This record gives sequence, structure tokens and C-alpha cells, in this order.
Amino acid sequence: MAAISYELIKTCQQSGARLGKIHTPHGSIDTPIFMPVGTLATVKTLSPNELKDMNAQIILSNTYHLWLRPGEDIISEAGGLHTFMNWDRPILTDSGGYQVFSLSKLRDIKEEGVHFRNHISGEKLFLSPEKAMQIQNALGPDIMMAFDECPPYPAGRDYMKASVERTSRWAERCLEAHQRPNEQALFGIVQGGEYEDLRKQSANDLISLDFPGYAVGGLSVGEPKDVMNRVLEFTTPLLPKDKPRYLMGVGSADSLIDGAIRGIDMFDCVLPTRIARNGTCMTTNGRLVVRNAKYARDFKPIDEHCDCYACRNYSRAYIRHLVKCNETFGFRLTSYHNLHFLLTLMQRVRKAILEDRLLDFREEFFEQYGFNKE
Ligand SMILES: Nc1cc(CSc2ncc[nH]2)c2nc(N)[nH]c(=O)c2c1
Ligand SMILES: [Zn+2]
Repeated sequence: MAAISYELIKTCQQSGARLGKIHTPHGSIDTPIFMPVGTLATVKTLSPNELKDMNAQIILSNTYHLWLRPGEDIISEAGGLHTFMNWDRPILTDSGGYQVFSLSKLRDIKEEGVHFRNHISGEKLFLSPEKAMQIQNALGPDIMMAFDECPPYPAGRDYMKASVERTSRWAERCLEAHQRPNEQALFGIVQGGEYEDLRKQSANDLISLDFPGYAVGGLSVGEPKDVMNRVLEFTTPLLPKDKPRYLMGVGSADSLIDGAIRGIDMFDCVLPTRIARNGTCMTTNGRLVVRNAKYARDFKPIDEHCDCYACRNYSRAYIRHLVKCNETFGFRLTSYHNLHFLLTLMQRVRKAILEDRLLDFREEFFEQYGFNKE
């Protein structure tokens, strides 16, 4: 019995979107889904109960960060990440490759793996497909990611081709190092930048290894949105229809809708909680920077169309006051609202797919949010 199974419920008549369910050892996930990020084994400032209140069905954590602090052995001794952080629903961990490339200026990529410096202590470290799998095996997530290279954007074609071929060899080594395939699903990560032939090569290499799910990597790395959409248009159709597709590191409300339209089932991004911590909120009418002086006497909720805990009980003036005074509760309220906003957006996307009207929903949402003005 494989660790996860994907149930395709319906494909949208208006677009490449699909409605599905991913069944995992820790419960099922309705797709398309947004996955809150809990880098250091906590979704910053929020409790597991609050995440359940807003119907978060799966969260992400980070192999690289947990390897450095507290160390995968401590988490393993605690009984794994679910017990350690008291989250009994599904967990996905990224493999650490991306963090090495995004956090460590000094790094040396070799066939055997990546040599780099710990971004906190400066000590020399080495991460390989085998090491990334050993750490994820110790953490115990339901879904783990293959160790890949996420090349910088833009990258030349020759570099990209060599990188794709190494990432495919690394994916094979991850499969060989996979200790509990019946308990943990290993997803392959398609790379290839904006080169259609390299995306095909990467997808074919990984599909031949028969992973239970596939991620589209190497996007949301600074490329314009129309480049991301174009790459998705020729990449997701290459992936098996009966397996989940995960677009890594995405994203903003418009990218979630546009990704779902192009057949993506899973999304994650640190954006909602990160911008919340500097007082920026996502609302139906676009972004609202609640610390602005104009909200000092504004006693309306962050978003009048939102029924979340923050919007039902507190005003912009109060939250502005807390954020200006650097009060933790203020950031808890903005984080709660932003995650609730994206989780609710995906609930509305799933409903639109069921009703075959996702493109109409896109028009309505973009109009109200103000994207069409961009
Ligand atoms: N944009 C982007 C983001 C992430 C981090 S996803 C994440 N990890 C922890 C939280 N969120 C990526 N991760 C990998 N492994 N490969 C990628 O190509 C890639 C691309
Ligand atoms: Zn709200």
C-alpha cells in the first residue's frame, strides 16, 4: 500500500483545473489546497487549534532549518514532527536544497551534493540526496521532497541542462535512500527553468521513476508572472493526471487562481505570514497596510467580507495600534486573517471548479481585488 493516494473527483470544463482529494496516513486533503508554512515546526504566532479553526488541512516544515535547529535526532526521539509540534494532520517537508541555495551565499555544488556554510553559525556543512532523505525519514512527514537544485533566475540554457540532469540523478538516489515508502510519499521536483525542452526532459526523467506525486520547482524565483504561467501551461500537462501536482513557493492570490486554472493541486508560500508580521493584510479589495495613519480611527474590520476571528472581533484601529506598538497579539491577528484569507480563497476555487465556473470566478475576484488595474 503506498503512503498516499490521489482521488480525482472532477475536472473543470472551463480550464485545466481539477477537484481532488489526497489521502494520507494523517488524513485527507481537499485540492486545490494552500499549505501554510511552519518553517521551524510552528506556523509563526499561531497554534495548531487556530490552524484547525481555519480549516488548514496540511502544513509545511523545513528539512534544512530543522536539521540545524533543533536537529532531526531530537525530533525523532520525540516521536517525529507530528508529536513534537502537536499537529495530527498531514505534514510536508521540503528537502533543503532550495534553502541552501537561497540562504547560503558560499556554496559549492558537486555531483555528490552541496557544500555550504551554516547561515547561522558559519560552520561548513554538506547536504546530499542521501542526507536529505535521512533527515526527512527522521522527521516523519507524510510527504517528503526529493533533493533538487533550484537554479537562480535567469539561468543560461547550458547551466540549466546540466542542472536538470543532475537533479534527475539526485532524484534516483533519493528513491534508493527512501526507507519507508509505505509511510512517507516522496515527490519528484521538475526543473528546467523556462526552457520547454528541458522541462520535458526533467518531467520524463522523473515520471520514469514513478513518484506518487510531482512538484513544479524552479518557479516563483523572481520571474515575471506571465513567464510562470507560460511554463505551467507546457509543464503540468506533461505530468500524470492521476497524481498530485505541487507548485512550490507560490503564492499570492492571483498566482493561486492562475496555477489552479493550469492544473496545479497544491501550493505553499511564506508570504501570508511573512507580510502579516510587518502589518500588511490581504483583503478582498487588495492589500491593506494596517499600520498606515489613515487607519488610526478606522473602526471597520480588516476585511468587511471576512468572517475570521480577527475580523469578527477587532478593528483596523486596534490592530494598527498593536502593530505600531510591536505587540505580538497584533501579528497573531494579521497572520490569522491572512492565512484564513488564502484558505478561504482556495475553498471558493474548489467550489468554482465544482460549478464549472473557475474562469468566471477569476474575473470576479480579479476585478474586486484590483488585479486588472495592475
Ligand atoms: N520557489 C521555490 C520554493 C521552494 C521552497 S518551497 C518551501 N519550502 C519550505 C516552505 N516552502 C522550492 N523548493 C525546492 N526544493 N525546489 C524548488 O525549486 C523550489 C522553488
Ligand atoms: Zn479576516
